[in-house]
This record gives sequence, C-alpha cells and structure tokens, in this order.
Amino acid sequence: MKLAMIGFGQAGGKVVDKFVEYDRERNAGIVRAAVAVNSAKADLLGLKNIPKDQRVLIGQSRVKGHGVGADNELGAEIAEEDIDEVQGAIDSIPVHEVDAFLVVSGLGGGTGSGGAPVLAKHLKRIYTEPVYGLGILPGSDEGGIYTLNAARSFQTFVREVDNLLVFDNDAWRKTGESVQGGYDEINEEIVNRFGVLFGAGEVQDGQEVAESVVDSSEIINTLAGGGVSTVGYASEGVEPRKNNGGGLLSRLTGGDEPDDNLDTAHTTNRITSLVRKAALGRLTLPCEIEGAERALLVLAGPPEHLNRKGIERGRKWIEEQTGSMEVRGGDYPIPGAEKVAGVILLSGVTNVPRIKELQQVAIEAQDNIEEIRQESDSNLETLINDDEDELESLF
Ligand SMILES: Nc1nc2c(ncn2[C@@H]2O[C@H](COP(=O)(O)OP(=O)(O)OP(=O)(O)O)[C@@H](O)[C@H]2O)c(=O)[nH]1
Repeated sequence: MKLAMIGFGQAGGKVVDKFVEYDRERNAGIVRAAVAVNSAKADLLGLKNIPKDQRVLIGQSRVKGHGVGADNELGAEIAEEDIDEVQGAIDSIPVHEVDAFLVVSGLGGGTGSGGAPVLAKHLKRIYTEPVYGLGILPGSDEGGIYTLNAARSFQTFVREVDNLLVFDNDAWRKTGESVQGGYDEINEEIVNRFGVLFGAGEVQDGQEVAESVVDSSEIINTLAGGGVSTVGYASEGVEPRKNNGGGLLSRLTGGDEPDDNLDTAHTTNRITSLVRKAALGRLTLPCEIEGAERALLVLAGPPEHLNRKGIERGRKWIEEQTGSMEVRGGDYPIPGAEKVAGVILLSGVTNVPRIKELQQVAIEAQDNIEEIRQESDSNLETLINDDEDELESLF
C-alpha cells in the first residue's frame, strides 16, 4: 500500500529515512511521500534520504532549534503552534495517491512523544484517509522520565490514530548492549518487518499477480477498528528456482517436473512452520496473541515457493490461536527473492503485560518526580535562608 510517512522527532525521522532507503532499494512502492518534523535542527541535518524541502523545523521561537529536551508537554505545545508549517510540507503530497498516513515516533522523548499525537489528530480532522501511528517504546533502562513520557504519549496517541502499531525497543535490545548502540540494527528490523507488511498489496507493473495476493484493502480492514497492533516475522532462505522452471527442458517434457508433489508438500510445510514461528517468536510488541481481534497473514517470497494450501493452513492455525474470526491471509510474490518470509499483523491486542508494566513504572516515576520537586523546594528554602532569619534580601 502507498503511504505518506511522517517521522516526528529523532527516532521517527531516522526510521522514516530508513524506510525511504528500503523502498528505493527494493522498488517496493510503499513510501509515496516522506516528511520529517523536529524541533532539533541537528537531527534534521543528519537525515540522508528524506528530501531537504520535506524536513520541517518547528518551535524555533521557543527552543531555537535545540530540541525540547524530553519535555513532551512542550513538544505537544510547539506542534500545535506550528502545525501550519507541518501542513505546508504535507500540502505538497499528492494525498489522493496515498492509501494512508503513517506517523512514526519514539514515545520516550519530547518532540515526537508530544507532537505525534497532535499531528495525528490534525490529519484525521482534515483527511479521509486512515491515519496510523508507529510508536516506539523506550528501553526499560532509559529511566523514569522516558517511561513516563512513553506511557502518557501512548495513551494519547492510541486515541488519536486509526490504529497504533507498536515497536518495543526493550524487547529488541541485545544482551549486554545498550539500546543506543543497537539502534541501527533495531531500525533495520523495524523497516524490514513493516516494509514486508505494507509492501504486500503494492504489486508493481509487470510483477506476477498470484491468485491469493494480498490487497491493501485487506491491510486497511485488519487495522480498522482501532486499538493497538503488533507484528510477528519469520523467514527462511530458499534456493531461487533456476529460470529453467518454465524453460526449455520443462516445456519439452510437458511442464511438470517429477518431484512437483514433493515440492508442494515441502512448500506447504515450510509455510506452516514459518507462520508458527512468526506468531510465537518475538513480536514488535510482545503480548499474548490469544484475544487479538483481527489478524493478517502475509507470505512473501518467490512465487514458486508460495502456495494457497500453506496459507490456508496457517490462517486456520492463527484463528485457533487467537480465537479471532477475522483472520485474513495471502501472498506477496517477490520473483527472484532468496527467502520466504511470513509476516503476521495482530490487530486489536489487549493482553499486553509490557504496557501494564510501563504504566506502573510511569506512575512511580510521576510520584517520585513530584516528591523530589517538593523536597527540593523546601531544601532550597532551608539553604538560602539563615537559621534565625536574621538576614534580609535586597528586594
Ligand atoms: N528504534 C529506535 N528508537 C530510537 C532511536 N532514537 C531514539 N529512539 C527512542 O526514541 C525515544 C525518543 O527519542 P527521540 O526520538 O530522540 O526524541 P525526540 O522526539 O527527538 O525529542 P527530544 O530529543 O526530547 O526533543 C528514546 O527514548 C529512544 O527509546 C532510533 O534510532 N531507533
């Protein structure tokens, strides 16, 4: 499907920048337009692929291009104040050619955390196309203020978008490695997973169209109904069939190769196991899949390694696991690809212990911050006033 992507804040900008690169390399046709919005000038300068005239600096009069320093209330305020400048960049997007908007942001900081929900609300008011969010949760080692920001932003963002796709940095941290160091790899993972998902339904001219190919309306219908979504992914390398599959020998022998049945069974089994691995492995937002309201299964790879039976079996299995009656599924044929990938979008998930944990830590952080603020006020009073109150201030 064709998206207008808007990256808000540093993480959002970097991820959208990477999406543009992914799209260009694979000719995937997902990113119809890309915009970056930030209150920090340096972050915008660091981007490589988003066109310069599509990078919007907001809040200049308030923060002079230096960012909001993890103050997401300020982030929300300046987004509201400068929404016309953001709209200016969006005005140059041929919106009639996009299927949806995707607002991408890290939820732990200030600019994106506060600004992304404001932008989503604005877009929904103006356009009829769906507005999705891609929200990135901070690592649990990032500290109280990031957790508090994320919990408040999450709550607001979910309400303002048609669906919030979530990626949890914490679940993707490698052991012994700080989240900071691993961002490049993490961003690669984000773009890869969501790239395959959104790339489905965007068949390019001249590309093969399988009978059960996923259409972008199936992605939209899976996301419709709102709430929170998570994505599972698994892949397996395959030998691209040499181009003589339909070549001279096979044509001379009538087309069918003798081991075709065996191949079909093998392909079906591979798909079934990929579906299980994708659903039971690491999700972008770890959660219980039972109770997910809707799901979409996409099998991407060379057409000769995809088959309807495998997808049907996978779909049934997901129905059993989630208890959902709305499980869609289909192919995303990529001729010449060297792997088969199974992607599962689980939409409307509600059993998410990670969010409950985040909220708990956020409430503690909020209480602590308030306590420390009060204490520090009284400590300062004690410091600056002499014990017997004998001194008088000048004015
Ligand atoms: N996945 C991923 N997460 C990131 C990246 N950079 C930052 N983050 C996460 O995003 C959160 C918010 O950080 P930023 O996006 O840098 O913040 P900002 O929106 O620019 O806001 P301020 O810097 O406070 O003005 C952090 O807590 C990290 O968890 C990145 O490149 N990839």
